[in-house]
Amino acid sequence: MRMPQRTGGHDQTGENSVTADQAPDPVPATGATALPVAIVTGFLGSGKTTFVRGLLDAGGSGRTAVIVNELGELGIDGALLEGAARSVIELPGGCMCCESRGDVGRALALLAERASELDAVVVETSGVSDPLGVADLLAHGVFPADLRLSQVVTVVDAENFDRNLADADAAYSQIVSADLFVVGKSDLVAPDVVTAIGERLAVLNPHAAVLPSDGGRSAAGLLGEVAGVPAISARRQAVHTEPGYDSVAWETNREIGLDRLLAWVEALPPNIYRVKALVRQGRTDVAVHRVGARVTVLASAGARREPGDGRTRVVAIGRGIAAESMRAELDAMEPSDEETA
Ligand SMILES: Nc1nc2c(ncn2[C@@H]2O[C@H](COP(=O)(O)OP(=O)(O)OP(=O)(O)O)[C@@H](O)[C@H]2O)c(=O)[nH]1
Repeated sequence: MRMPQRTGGHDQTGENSVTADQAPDPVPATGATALPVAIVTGFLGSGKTTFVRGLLDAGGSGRTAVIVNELGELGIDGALLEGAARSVIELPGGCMCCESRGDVGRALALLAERASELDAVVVETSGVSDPLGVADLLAHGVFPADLRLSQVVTVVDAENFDRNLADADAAYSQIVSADLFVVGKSDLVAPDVVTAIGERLAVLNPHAAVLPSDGGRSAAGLLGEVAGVPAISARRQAVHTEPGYDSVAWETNREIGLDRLLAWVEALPPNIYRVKALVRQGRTDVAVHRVGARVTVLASAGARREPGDGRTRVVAIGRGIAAESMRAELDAMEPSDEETA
């Protein structure tokens, strides 16, 4: 089945960018009753959703709501967080620091009305968002009595740290905006690489502490606390200067072969930096990820369903995507009527 391609990628007009003059004032630490909002950011595929899932599982109160923003037109991360949060609001189809900024404002307003049911809100940005855009909503007092920015947690990808910084301004913005760092995928690199990343982070943003890789336990304890030195409020510079990322979203209600999809994902050219898919296999979903050259397959934590229920969703993100041929290749994986009969 065909889905429209999301075009345009990141905002390049500068219309929504924050410049020195427009940058927010230091984030006010409003009353203790205000609902803390933590922003979790990090480049495409760095491990944000994995970290948020760990943080929710470690927090255990069931009183955290999550807003999750994805560049792709079809939401996938919400399904991966299923069951762990009090509620999950998905904002697919655009970046929350530009195209989807109004949506995140509305989602935050909705949660502010339910503040008595919640201890904290986690906002997971898309991989190419500048977290300043979201912090700006809070810092400019849109919901001053109800919500306050607590922490900006930036997940950096240990395996792709240099590549991401070299390739994308967003990766740099996310680092200099952090109050806390999590070094994701440290298990995939040598210990001296993790040490070197820590040293680079300390130079790029000396305000922020590096959290231990303990599956979100340390971060869960910090969710409600307002960062001592909000690095985000110290930053004064323009954002959105990089070329856009495009995404293609495709879905089907037919069961496609996992091996065939995996072979396709592995053969994609390097300009397709990120792929995520939820692939229906019988009564369960299998999550397929590609970040750079690495492909992983995980059983989804989502609910089991009736056979035939649920759709397979595939999102690919990159630069200069050949959308039509990509869709044709995915269409060709759908079994025919005779095969499904
Ligand atoms: N080995 C290892 N894999 C990880 C770790 N964190 C994340 N991953 C894997 O990295 C891939 C991407 O993880 P996600 O948590 O979906 O990344 P994300 O930042 O939410 O991705 P986007 O929302 O697309 O930007 C998945 O295959 C994860 O299993 C980690 O600490 N170690």
